[in-house]
Amino acid sequence: MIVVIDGPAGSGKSTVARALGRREGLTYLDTGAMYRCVTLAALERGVDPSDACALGALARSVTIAFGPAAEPGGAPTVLLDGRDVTSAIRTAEVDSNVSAVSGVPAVREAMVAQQRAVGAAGDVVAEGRDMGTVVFPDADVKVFLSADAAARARRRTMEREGTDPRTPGAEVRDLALYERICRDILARDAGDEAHAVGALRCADDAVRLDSTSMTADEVVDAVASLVDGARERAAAEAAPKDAPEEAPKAEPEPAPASEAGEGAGKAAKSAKAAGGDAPMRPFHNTWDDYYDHGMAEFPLPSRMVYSAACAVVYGFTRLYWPWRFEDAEPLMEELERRDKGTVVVMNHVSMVEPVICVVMFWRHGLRIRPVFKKEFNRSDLTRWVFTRVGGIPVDRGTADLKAVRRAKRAIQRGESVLIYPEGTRIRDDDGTADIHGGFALIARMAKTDVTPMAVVGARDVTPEGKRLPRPHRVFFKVGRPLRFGALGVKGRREQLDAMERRAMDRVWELRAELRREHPGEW
Ligand SMILES: Nc1ncnc2c1ncn2[C@@H]1O[C@H](COP(=O)(O)OP(=O)(O)OP(=O)(O)O)[C@@H](O)[C@H]1O
Ligand SMILES: Nc1ccn([C@H]2C[C@H](O)[C@@H](COP(=O)(O)O)O2)c(=O)n1
Repeated sequence: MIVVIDGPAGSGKSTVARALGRREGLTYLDTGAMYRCVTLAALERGVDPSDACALGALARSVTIAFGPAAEPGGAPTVLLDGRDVTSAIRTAEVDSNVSAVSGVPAVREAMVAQQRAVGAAGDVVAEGRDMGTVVFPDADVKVFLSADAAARARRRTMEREGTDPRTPGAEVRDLALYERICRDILARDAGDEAHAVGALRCADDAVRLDSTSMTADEVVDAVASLVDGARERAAAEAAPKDAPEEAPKAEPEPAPASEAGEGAGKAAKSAKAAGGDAPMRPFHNTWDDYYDHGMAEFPLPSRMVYSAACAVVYGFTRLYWPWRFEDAEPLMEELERRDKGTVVVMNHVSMVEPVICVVMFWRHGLRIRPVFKKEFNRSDLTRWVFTRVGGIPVDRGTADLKAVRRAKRAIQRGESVLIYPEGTRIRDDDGTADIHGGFALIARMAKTDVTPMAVVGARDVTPEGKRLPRPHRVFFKVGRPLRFGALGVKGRREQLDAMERRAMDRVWELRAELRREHPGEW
């Protein structure tokens, strides 16, 4: 696996590449440090920066190596001819000469050869300017990371001042330093873009990420999802073409529940025989057909009803239960980009929040399928509604493998699933609910992540003893998706347990944050 991250100075390449390397077990290659080493050697040995021939010879003669970081999570130690130059290559003097030195074609030729030698060993995350365009044009994942110059200068200034840019209200103290860094960054961008070879440029097939208003963790998460996607594509290509998706398991099959007589029963059997692949008919489908097919494959009349209903419900709920999702945009953007859905888990306080979740996803052109207890299917009316909104019934209290597999396939088609691990609506905080951990199994089987979400404000919409819901403000908060790879646990069972705990802890933390932000809302 070769992952490359290119981008201008200070956009966060090293920070993200280092964290990704740790998380995904990839060797981190800082190619900027290599050009800095050649620049330092030239300055120390008095080589004329305009003498391309001498610089080329110098680049071929030096030995550059990387050692372990001095502190956990820090930058690797950089060795120039065996000497530790980790700090010496980061001085202002090196900063102002490195762009010119790295523009010399003979210097680049020598460095590119060494970089490809590192890549040949595989499993590398390399960052620089020309990783995706020149050094590793066939990389599995290519990212072009940018941020506006003011944000980059602000981050670099705070780094020099020892301020954590994540601290609320943190600002640069030394404006003169900020302005100098800003000028240097802009000059370096211009120099790097003007190189005759290996210029700073976004590869045509790279994914562009603008980190101006993203935290470093969010960028790492976004790149990690691209890595997940690349791994899955590689696994799919390596698998024999006609291998079954998974070994068939003995599973008692209930008689097909027909909603339209015998014709529908036949359709159900044909769809089942093809593992849900046989197309749905415009009418006369079975309930199972809806559970087994992607929502995009639902018959046109159903899709039209769905869209019309979502539009009406959207308008109504915005007025009656003015709702707001906090921090939802990064998730929506990520889901719009990737081809796999996520497992959303949240606390359950009323029937209002699943409805709002469905319409919020719909507004983003996405689909989320609520997993609901099969007791709702006792009424044909609710059953009809639940099938049309993509609901997946689950037999609680049993290991309902059929529901797990349906949810897994939905996620693999790009739909998300909405699960309430508390199983039932929780009307007060005193009663402790048993957590149904099936969500972690679904996420693991679908090789996806779990997104924690919390809601407050909806608990009181239908007070105990009242039939009609009353208006109320409703607030949602969306957490970052949690990945199995980041749990730091090995072993299937251990991973499932850790994911259940981590996801639910996060749901409750998000709920506590919402309650703090909106006092009095439950
Ligand atoms: N998304 C982010 N939000 C806030 N600060 C960030 C973000 N990404 C990186 N930083 C901070 O910005 C500074 C510059 O990041 P980093 O050194 O990773 O950039 P770079 O692209 O590798 O720069 P260069 O090309 O100059 O080596 C660091 O202090 C880092 O902690
Ligand atoms: N692949 C690369 C990496 C770096 N450079 C140049 C451009 C920069 O000005 C300089 C230092 O890089 P940084 O440490 O800031 O990432 O090296 C390049 O031309 N090609």
